[in-house]
Amino acid sequence: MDNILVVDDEQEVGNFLSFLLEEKGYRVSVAESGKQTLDLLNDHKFGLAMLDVRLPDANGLDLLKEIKQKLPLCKVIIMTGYSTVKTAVEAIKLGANDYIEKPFEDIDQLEVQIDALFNDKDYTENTIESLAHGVGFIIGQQAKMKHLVTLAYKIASKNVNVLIEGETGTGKEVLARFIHQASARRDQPFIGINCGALSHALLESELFGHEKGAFTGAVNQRSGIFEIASQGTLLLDEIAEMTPAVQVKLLRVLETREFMRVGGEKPLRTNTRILAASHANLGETVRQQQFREDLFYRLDVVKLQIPSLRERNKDIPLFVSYFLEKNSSSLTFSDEAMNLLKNYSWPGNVRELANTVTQLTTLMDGEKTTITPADLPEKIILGNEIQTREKNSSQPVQTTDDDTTDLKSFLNAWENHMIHSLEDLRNFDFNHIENQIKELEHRVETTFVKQALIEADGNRKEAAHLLNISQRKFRYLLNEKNKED
Ligand SMILES: Nc1ncnc2c1ncn2[C@@H]1O[C@H](COP(=O)(O)OP(=O)(O)OP(=O)(O)O)[C@@H](O)[C@H]1O
Repeated sequence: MDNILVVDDEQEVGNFLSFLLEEKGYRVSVAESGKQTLDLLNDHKFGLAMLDVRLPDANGLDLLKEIKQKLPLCKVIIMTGYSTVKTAVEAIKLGANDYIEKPFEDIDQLEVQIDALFNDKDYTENTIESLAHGVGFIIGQQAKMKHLVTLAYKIASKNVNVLIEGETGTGKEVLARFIHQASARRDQPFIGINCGALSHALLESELFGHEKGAFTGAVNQRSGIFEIASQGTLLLDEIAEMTPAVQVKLLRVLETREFMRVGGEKPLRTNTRILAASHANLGETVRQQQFREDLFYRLDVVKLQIPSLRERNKDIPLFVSYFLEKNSSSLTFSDEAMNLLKNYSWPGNVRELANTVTQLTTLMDGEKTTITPADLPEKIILGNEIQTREKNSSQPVQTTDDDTTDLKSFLNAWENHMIHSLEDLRNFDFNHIENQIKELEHRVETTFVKQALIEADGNRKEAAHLLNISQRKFRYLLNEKNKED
């Protein structure tokens, strides 16, 4: 169906698109308000709707939902100004196929976009899969990850900044490579830089370059990444670690596309696309006044939050096969061993899993073909023990027998787990450790509260007295923290 609906309250936009698209043989209807849109949707069918997100009488996102509900097959392109790009990204999450920025700068590109949508060439799972495969990025089967990658694919070709958040080892850098590969910049350099790993002076010089003699040791002039990758993509990893002075300079680049080499006086222009990554919640860092708010809003145009491996543990077998293949190994995992992998919390996420598989393939003796629980690292067995205990402790407690023994073995497993974490710091992030500490607190409190109740024959006042805490606090521990038996 070659009917197109254009929704825009600016008459010139409607006129321009009608002229452009009718010349190409499409039939165009124009609505200038939400009401007119709904009227047209009642009487006509459309193959494509081009929708402005700001209308005097309607919210573009509500109209999008209306269109998708009435005409599920109708493709939707959101039309947006720079200030509403975030809304356009929301619209894509809600099912819009693409967005374009107004004023239209590249009419040819606009025509290509429209034709592609009509011919169903916009994007397919296959394209995404093969691009991901090309950069060694396993998407997995979980809907959350599929949506995230589809969004990443759709915004890859736009010049918007992207903020990628996720725990350590979740694949922020691989996702950034995927975005670069899916963009028109794919033949230009992709450069990743870890803002936490370099001193202030070195980071500044890496990004902006320096003039000869700018500082001791600057014997030659040197170009920075903003020059070298002016047409490429820059991943600023661990952006929360960037010093305030470099943050100011970066903000200037984002606002004006201009920068100066260290020690230089001539402004240079750059077109580098910036992707930022952080394992910390950058918004939280802003609230704690450790990161500039204005820079945060510039970077956070599109946020891609990668889930932890725990949240996608169903994909663990897929990851394992991938890493086995990467190591050219023909080993397999027994069902029991695979279940242990699935139930482990993977604080170091995919990186930790990849390292574990590599270690197993190098350590296994040549005779063995199947990995069993006995071959797995101790941390995985201990981690599973803790998980099981966590699960049991969240169920209503029926008996109080053996509580002390239970606490003892929990403390043993907990202590071992902590020691392992400390010895394997690269694979741990502190959020996980903090959760484990909370769990410890919870377990210890539970045991004390239960024991006090037993000794006080169920009398809460007496039990509170035994623990030397107020009745109020005892009630809180019992009720609020779900410790009632
Ligand atoms: N989806 C994935 N598919 C394949 N490999 C992955 C995936 N996610 C992560 N990895 C692998 O895990 C390791 C860590 O990935 P990456 O460096 O992208 O994580 P990160 O989130 O950027 O980590 P950090 O926060 O420590 O910088 C790499 O070896 C990468 O290849």
